[in-house]
Parts: sequence; structure tokens; C-alpha cells
Amino acid sequence: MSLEQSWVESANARDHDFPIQNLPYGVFSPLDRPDAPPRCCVAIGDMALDLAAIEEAGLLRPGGARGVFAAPALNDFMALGPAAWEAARARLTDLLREGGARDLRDDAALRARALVPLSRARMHLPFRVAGYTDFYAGRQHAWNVGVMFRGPENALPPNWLHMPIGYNGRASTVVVSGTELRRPLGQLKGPDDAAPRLGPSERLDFELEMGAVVGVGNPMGRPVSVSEADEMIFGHVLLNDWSARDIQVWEYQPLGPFQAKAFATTISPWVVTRAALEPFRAPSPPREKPLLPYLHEPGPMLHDVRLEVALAPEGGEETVISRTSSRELYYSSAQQLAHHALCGCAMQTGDLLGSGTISGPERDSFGSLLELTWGGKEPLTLKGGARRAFLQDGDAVVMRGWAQGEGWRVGFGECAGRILPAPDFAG
Ligand SMILES: O=C(O)/C=C/C(=O)CC(=O)CC(=O)O
Ligand SMILES: [Ca+2]
Ligand SMILES: [Mg+2]
Repeated sequence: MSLEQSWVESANARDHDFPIQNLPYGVFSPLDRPDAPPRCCVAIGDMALDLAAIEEAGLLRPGGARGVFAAPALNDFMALGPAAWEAARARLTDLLREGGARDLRDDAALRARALVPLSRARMHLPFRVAGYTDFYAGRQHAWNVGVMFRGPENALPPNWLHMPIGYNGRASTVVVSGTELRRPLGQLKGPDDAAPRLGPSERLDFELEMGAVVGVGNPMGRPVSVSEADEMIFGHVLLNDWSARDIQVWEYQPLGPFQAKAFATTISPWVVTRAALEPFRAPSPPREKPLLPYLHEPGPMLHDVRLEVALAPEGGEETVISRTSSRELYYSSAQQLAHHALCGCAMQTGDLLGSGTISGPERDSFGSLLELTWGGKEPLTLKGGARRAFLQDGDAVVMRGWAQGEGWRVGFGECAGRILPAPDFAG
């Protein structure tokens, strides 16, 4: 099969994150025009294609709607639904492919206006996060955390093999890659302490996850099937569910994580569409317990997205500390969404569903420091010799992900964040 090429040369480089097969959506503003309002774009090679400019030139009008891209978020476009997403993707592919429509390729003035080098683009949060739910769908992670928090007899809760477990997180603190975050304060209580104290978390961690972005919702009171749920998903992002393990162990019973995960969640600036990930579908693993019919998958609903996590101390070189794949998940995002809506919960455009931490079976494929250092007892040694049990101030965590074709890939770019010292607050 000869692979589709773009006239934007950089998109054709082997294993570039953003070839023409990808076209992930984001929101940007030009670095050299700080006052310019953010607007929607797609990435093509080393460039951001300004979709507001393309729309203004009359080259793109998804679903017949005007002005959906001249907005600081993808929500209006996402709300148009799957037929409009498909039409926009087909049109953009034609405008950008070698031998396709000439309207953009042959218009030098429009090209100069609409194609902005990514090195000169500031990326913003790609969509207004309506709600954030975090699941727990990685079997290896659930097992590892369960063993550390509750012991091997009670590691996997009895409901885990029957439904995707989740909790409602905070939409207000979902931030885009590159945003620095403050070490959280919280109640801390060691196993031998008589009473809790207030202090900065001493066991600050990351969690490697994917996030599914809901494009269209369901009305309150109307559940959806797994296939309907799949159609409602616009795309996926990389997601770091930052976690304060010391706050978590003291607070999490009986209602689950609260402050331990509410201070920040970082996502990649690019939403990779479900359409772009279609060639990389993968089946979920064999069911250990039969699922109720409403959770049955009509076909392969996971994706094989290769994932890695790198850790870099302030001013130091980064070390890749974990490599795994999103096909390690036990429940797909379509199953999670169907389960979420089952009770009649209305899902909305812009809802973000964290997959749960993705850990593979081997020690070097675990998706959190809690697991990689086994509760902090076996610190990692980084390049340059620094040792880490948990994150220190100044540390940067960088997650990367891509689905690999032969010589080409569908990449997510980076999901990165750096830790700043805790705020000065004594109450
Ligand atoms: O109580 C537990 O067993 C652990 C809960 C979590 O760590 C919640 C979470 O964020 C789940 C995940 O990312 O897989
Ligand atoms: Ca999580
Ligand atoms: Mg979080």
C-alpha cells in the first residue's frame, strides 16, 4: 500500500507524530501575537493549521455551522457530532494531501496566514472540560495498588471484574501540558502517628493514563449501548492523574480519592480522533468473569497506543522510567461511558474520562512511581545518579504516546508538567 503523503513536507518524515493520517485537533495562539484570541487547529507535520482561517476562507464548514473553529475550545465543533467530524476530516485530508484539492496548497497568502510553525504556537487546553471522571481499568495497577494499600487478600475489590470502577474528579483543575503545578497540601498521617498534621505531600506521584473525550452526550435518563458510547467519543488525549499518595491513604475510605487527586490533572494539547486511531484497534483481554450484556463489546474497542514516561530533575537529563501500551486496559472507554450513563447520568460534550492507570505486567511497564518503586521502598536511579522514590520539587514528568504503523505513527505529542514547591499556608 502506498502511504498517503502531504504537501506539507515535514508531515512525511518517518515516524513523525503528526502525519496526514493523524490530524489531531488542538487550540493555539501565535506566540508572536500574545493578544490574538486562541482558535482551533489541527497539527500537520511541524505546523498548526489555523482552522478559523480555513473556515473564514470558505474552505471548511462542518455541519453547515459557521464560526465553530474561531473559538478558544473544540466544544462547539465536537457538539456537531460524528457526521460533521467525518466530513471535516475528509475535507482536511483532501486540502492537505499530495494531489488533493488545490485551494490551500496553491494560495500563498492563505498558506502564510493559516500555517503556523508549532515552534511559534502556544497550545491551550483543547476543550472546556465539562466533567472529569477517572476510572480504574488497569488490572495490573488495581492489583498492585490493592496489594500495597490492603494486602493481597483484599487487593482486587469484589466488584472490579464486573464493572468499570470510577470516581468523579475535578474538571476545574484539568490543565494543558506545560502547566506547572504546586505540590499539594493535605492532611497527612503515618501509620504510627496518633493524629494527622497539615503539610505538603511527601509522596507525590504521577499516573499514566489515556483520557477519552466525549463529543456528544446522552439525555439524562437515557442509557446508551457500548456501540452508541463508542460513537459518542470524539477522541483521546494523554492524561497524567497526579496523585498524592500520603493524602490518598488517609482519606480514601470510605468514599474514594478526593484531595489526593483534585489538585491537578494534565492532558496533552492534542486530541487524537477516534478515526485516526481506527487502524490500531485491539481486543480487550479475555473476561475473567462474564460481564452483564450491557457491557458486551461488539468488536475490538481498545487501542494499541505505545506509552512512555520520562522523569527529569530540575536542570537534568530525562530518564525514561516506564514503557507500556493502552492495550493493557481491561475495560475500554466505550464500556466506561456505557457504564457511566447506565443509571441515567447525562454525559456532556467535553466530558473527560480517565482510563485508569496503565501498567503492564513487568516492573518497568508500571504506570506510577508508587508501583515502580514499590511503595517508595525501592527508589529508581536516574541518569546522572539522582534517586527518586517520589517526585521532588523541580521534577518534570513527560508522557509520550503513539500508535505505530509501518514507518508511520499516529502520535499524541507530549503531556508534561513540572512540580513547584507547596504554597506557604498554615491555615
Ligand atoms: O483505592 C485504591 O485501590 C486506589 C485508587 C486509585 O488510585 C484511584 C485511581 O486514580 C485509579 C487509577 O488511576 O487507576
Ligand atoms: Ca487515576
Ligand atoms: Mg487528578
